[in-house]
Amino acid sequence: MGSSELSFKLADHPKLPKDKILALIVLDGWGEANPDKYNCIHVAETPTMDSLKQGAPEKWRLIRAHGTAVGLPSEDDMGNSEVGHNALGAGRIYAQGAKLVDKALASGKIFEDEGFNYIKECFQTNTVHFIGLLSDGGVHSRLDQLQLLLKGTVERGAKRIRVHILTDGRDVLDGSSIGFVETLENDLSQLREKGIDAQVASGGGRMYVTMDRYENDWEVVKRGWDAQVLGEAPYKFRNAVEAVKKLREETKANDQYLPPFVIVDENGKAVGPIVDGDAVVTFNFRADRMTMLAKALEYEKFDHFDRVRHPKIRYAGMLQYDGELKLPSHYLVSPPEIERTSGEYLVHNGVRTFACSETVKFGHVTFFWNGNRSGYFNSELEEYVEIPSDSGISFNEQPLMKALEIGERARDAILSRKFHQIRVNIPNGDMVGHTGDVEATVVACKAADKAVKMIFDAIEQVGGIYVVTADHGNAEDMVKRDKKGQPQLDKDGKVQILTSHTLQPVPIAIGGPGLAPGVRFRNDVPDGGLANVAATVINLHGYEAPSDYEPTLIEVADN
Ligand SMILES: O=C(O)[C@H](O)COP(=O)(O)O
Ligand SMILES: [Mn+2]
Ligand SMILES: [Mn+2]
Repeated sequence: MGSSELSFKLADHPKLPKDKILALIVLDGWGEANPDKYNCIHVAETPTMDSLKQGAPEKWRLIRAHGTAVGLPSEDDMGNSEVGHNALGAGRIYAQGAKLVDKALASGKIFEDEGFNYIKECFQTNTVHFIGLLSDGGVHSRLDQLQLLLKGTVERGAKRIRVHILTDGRDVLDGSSIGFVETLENDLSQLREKGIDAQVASGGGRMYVTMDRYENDWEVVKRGWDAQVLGEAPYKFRNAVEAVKKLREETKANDQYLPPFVIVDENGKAVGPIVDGDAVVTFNFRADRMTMLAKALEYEKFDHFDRVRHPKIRYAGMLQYDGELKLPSHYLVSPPEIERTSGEYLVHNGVRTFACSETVKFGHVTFFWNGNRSGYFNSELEEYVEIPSDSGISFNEQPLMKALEIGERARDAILSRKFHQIRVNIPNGDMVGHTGDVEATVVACKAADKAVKMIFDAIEQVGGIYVVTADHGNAEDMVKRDKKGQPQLDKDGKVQILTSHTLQPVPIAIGGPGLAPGVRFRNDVPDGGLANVAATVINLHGYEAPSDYEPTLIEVADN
């Protein structure tokens, strides 16, 4: 046995057997909330998930999935897939991107490190471009961080600044983009008063422009590239507030799907294409939806679309988005160093794993799960299956998504008896929840429940175990609420639909014929969160969890 096997060797669990087949199901965006008509999980027919509640408190309970429980700056931060799957897979709570950037900005260290010094070289002679999601959602980026970054950049000599905005409406209310753009425009005009040539240069809605993920649809990135780099877009405006207002009115698109636009000068010329010698910062801290653009900006060899021009720039990410690919090679803040994840322990102990989701969530159960690491730990013991997602649609048009296909692949993997752990992410509650379409989200929840049933049936056949949980809330509450919990109305008296995640806890349930007698949830981990799941699962595979993992949620009662 090599030294790495030795250090990863887990002690046998004193009471739980090995070699059981365990299905680990993550329902994306499936929180627990009061039943009412905006709780799509409650409204939907979800007999399988409903029946699990009867097992409370020994086989069903709630766990925390937001704020400090997943390494975010405050309890006002809703959970998200990145931090949720990181915590689920790593079994410990790491300070996440949002928090690391806050710290680096507060101490000023961000301006002293390698990444900033690298881009600073261009400040005297060239333009500094900032590209990213403009909102205070705190999932991919935060406006206040951009503001501090702009301030620090100007203080350190930048003369010409261009901001390429991506409007949100997904982690924040739809329609809120106008306010964020106004704030930014105001900041930029103050810079102009100080003699800095600072302007918004281009924009577009995040889901239609730039922020695709896991290579689902390169057209999305191309639309952004054309506007940001080439200065070409179907819509041209003199300022960004007007752009967002007019495009919302005229095209009826919501903030998430605004078409690409460029800002032009009095001669109709784009004010901020990216050219040789410029600096570029992508100010999102979260990786999944920046990686594709990072590749387009950084890679010499690139064939996903015709870039027309590949400018020689100094490019830095807010964080390094992929540690394996070292992408991008320059970055302003070091990402969390998540190591010794449960997946890595399990392969070193011979546990065979099958992981599956559809494209839009595939990286969640693999890359995020494994601590933002691409690829296999051990390709002989692991198999990862990606089911292609539909592209070019908003998922309220296809609320079933690939739930049943994921269920089928998981079922087949279970029945093959080739794997000990079958891990899936079922995306419907989250992806359809983000569209704000309540009816479609109800259909989505029903489909997710069916997929769970399909997996349970297979577990039943092989005498296995299941663990069902979620990464954060979304579909269980589709309306913005006032402090009393009542739906909030907009100025026209309409309820304000919530497209974002929530602050709600998520359920976790254990069961199946293979669950050893006496296994039940402990009652001495009342604040348990997503990070407690890894130790729980390791126990159910028949091992003691590493001692620095968050405590297991289960105990084995003597019968
Ligand atoms: O990227 C997204 O789709 C949303 O901002 C967050 O959703 P996720 O955290 O569930 O991916
Ligand atoms: Mn999620
Ligand atoms: Mn989501």
